[in-house]
Amino acid sequence: MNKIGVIGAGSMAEAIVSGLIKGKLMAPDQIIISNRSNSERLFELETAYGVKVTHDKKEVIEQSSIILLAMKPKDVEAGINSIKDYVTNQLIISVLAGVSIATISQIFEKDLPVVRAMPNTSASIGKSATAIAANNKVTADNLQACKTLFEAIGSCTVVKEAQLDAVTGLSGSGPAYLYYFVESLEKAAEEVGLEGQIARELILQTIAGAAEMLTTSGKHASVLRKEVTSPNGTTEAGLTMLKDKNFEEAVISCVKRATERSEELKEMFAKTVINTTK
Ligand SMILES: NC(=O)C1=CN([C@@H]2O[C@H](COP(=O)(O)OP(=O)(O)OC[C@H]3O[C@@H](n4cnc5c(N)ncnc54)[C@H](O)[C@@H]3O)[C@@H](O)[C@H]2O)C=CC1
Ligand SMILES: O=C(O)[C@@H]1CCC=N1
Repeated sequence: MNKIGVIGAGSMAEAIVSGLIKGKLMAPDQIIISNRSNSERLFELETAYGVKVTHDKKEVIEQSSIILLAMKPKDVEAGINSIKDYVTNQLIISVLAGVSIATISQIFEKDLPVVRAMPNTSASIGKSATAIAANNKVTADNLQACKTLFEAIGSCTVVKEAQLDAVTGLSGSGPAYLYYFVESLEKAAEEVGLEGQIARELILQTIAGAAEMLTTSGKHASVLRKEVTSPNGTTEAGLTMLKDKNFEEAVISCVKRATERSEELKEMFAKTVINTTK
């Protein structure tokens, strides 16, 4: 029976585990979770999902055919070092932002099959936009299994590893951009005289409706935008302000800078690992 061993028991691990169980992709007893030291957190996950939990890393690895790395990037070395002696040829899946497959393999000191994934926080409600990339040790069957696994928490696209920084800058960080946009709309609503709850309802339904139009109408965003925009009307007046304030340029700079930051972090982790494994 395929079992998944999860190293790291934070919010991303919980989102994936709950998706796997809710989507009936795995039974709770096929999932075994470990973290650094927080027993209370492990007990919480055991109680909520019926999964196995343990501090014994050897037990996690020996029971698992897939190992999910879900600690923070800064903890990657300590995390991998605590399991590497027990790893034989299991499939490694990492959700760590900005940690390359090469860096992961270097810490393991083994050429293992590694899949890097970039989900986003909407994984917790089964709506993540995830992209995955694999090294050449990953079989087509294993890649498909990973795709299915991430489809339990939303959508999943296979990309080249070199594209994962861009994915991180676009959809990994993306929910935060949209939340920031909503915060701005809330401030704007207040300034035009719409109080809290009323504004919130209008904003959320507008976003949900627009998202559904984008996914179901088959029309490009620019076409949908033009359908809202009457000549000399209110939308045109509003959009003119966004153009005047360089909205498009700000958004492009935002995604580019986040992508660049992902590249920087990747370099930084790679250098740290080279220095400590020398
Ligand atoms: N938050 C986000 O939007 C996204 C996060 N990610 C990635 O997901 C990963 C996890 O993020 P969160 O769940 O938000 O973090 P978190 O801080 O909630 O959880 C991290 C977990 O790792 C455990 N841990 C730390 N050191 C460990 C060690 N040496 N051995 C075993 N476990 C250890 C901690 O005990 C904790 O349970 C990060 O690497 C992040 O880059 C990926 C995509 C999006
Ligand atoms: O901000 C970050 O670095 C992580 C990666 C994608 C979302 N959160």
